[in-house]
Amino acid sequence: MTSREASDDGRGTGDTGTAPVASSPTAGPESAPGAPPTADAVFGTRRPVAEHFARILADTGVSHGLIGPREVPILWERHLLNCAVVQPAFPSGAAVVDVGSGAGLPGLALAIARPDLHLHLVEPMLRRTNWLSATIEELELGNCTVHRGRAEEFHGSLSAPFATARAVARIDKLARWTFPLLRDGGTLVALKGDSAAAELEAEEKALRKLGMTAARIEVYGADVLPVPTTTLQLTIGTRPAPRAAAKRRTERRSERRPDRGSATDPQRGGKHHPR
Ligand SMILES: C[S@@+](CC[C@H](N)C(=O)[O-])C[C@H]1O[C@@H](n2cnc3c(N)ncnc32)[C@H](O)[C@@H]1O
Repeated sequence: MTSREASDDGRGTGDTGTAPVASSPTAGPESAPGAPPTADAVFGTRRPVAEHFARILADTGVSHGLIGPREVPILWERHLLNCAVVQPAFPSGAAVVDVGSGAGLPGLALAIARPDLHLHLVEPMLRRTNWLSATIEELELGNCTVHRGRAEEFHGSLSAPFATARAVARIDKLARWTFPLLRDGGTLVALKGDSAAAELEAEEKALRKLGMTAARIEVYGADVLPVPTTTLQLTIGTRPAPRAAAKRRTERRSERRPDRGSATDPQRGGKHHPR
C-alpha cells in the first residue's frame, strides 16, 4: 500500500464505478515473474487463473497503488503462494470473510485456488473495492462478493463460519472486528507470521473475554515456500441469543441482590405495597 492511499478511504468521491484493470493508462505494465514450479502443487488446474491474477497485480495492482513496485519480483512467494497455501484451513464449500482484503490477499488467492469456497471481501477503501470488483470480473470468478466498509459496519448483517485476514491489525483488535462476523463455533484464520505465538500469549485473556474457546497455531506450505505461512486460528463458542442473554443477566442480578425484587414485588416494600 502507498502512504497516500493509506490515508485516503475514497469516501465521498462519488466514484462508484469499476476501475479498469486490464491495463494502466499512466504506467507500462510491470512484467509479472513466471510462476515457480511449486505453483502447480498449490493451484493445480487453476494455475492459469493465478498467473492472470499475478499479471493484474504487477500491472494495475502497482499503478493503482495497491502493492508497491518492489513487491513484483516476489509476487508468488510473498503474496500468491503465501496466501493460497492456507487453503486446507477451510472445509469444502465454506463461506469465508476476508477482512481488509486490500489487493485480494488472501481472499482472491483463495478464491482462485478453491472454487468451492465463497469469499466475502470486506474492504473500506473505494479505490480498492473498485479494483477488486474489476479484477474479479476479469478473472471470471463466480465465488466472490465485495463488501465496501469497515468490518465493524457489517456486524449483524454479514456472518460466516470462517473469517481470515492478513496484515490488518493485532490479534485483539482483529478479534473485536471479526468475531461478530462469525457464526457460533466459527473460526478466525489470521495469517500472522512470526508474531503468532507472542500475540496469542499476550492477548489470550482478552481473547477469551471476547468469546474465544480454542486457539491453535498452524503452519502451511513448508514444502513449497522458503518461509511457510504461520496462522493463528481462533474458534469462538456458542453465543446465547440476545433475549436469553438479557434474561440471564436479570436473573443473575436478582440472585446477587435477593432483598431487591421488582417495584411491584411485595417482598421489596415499594410504594405499591407499603408495609
Ligand atoms: C496493510 S493492508 C493489507 C491488505 C491485504 N490483506 C494484504 O495482506 O496485502 C490493510 C487493509 O485493511 C483495511 N482495513 C483497515 N481497517 C479495516 C477495518 N476496520 N475493516 C476492514 N478493513 C480494514 C485497509 O483498508 C487495508 O486495505
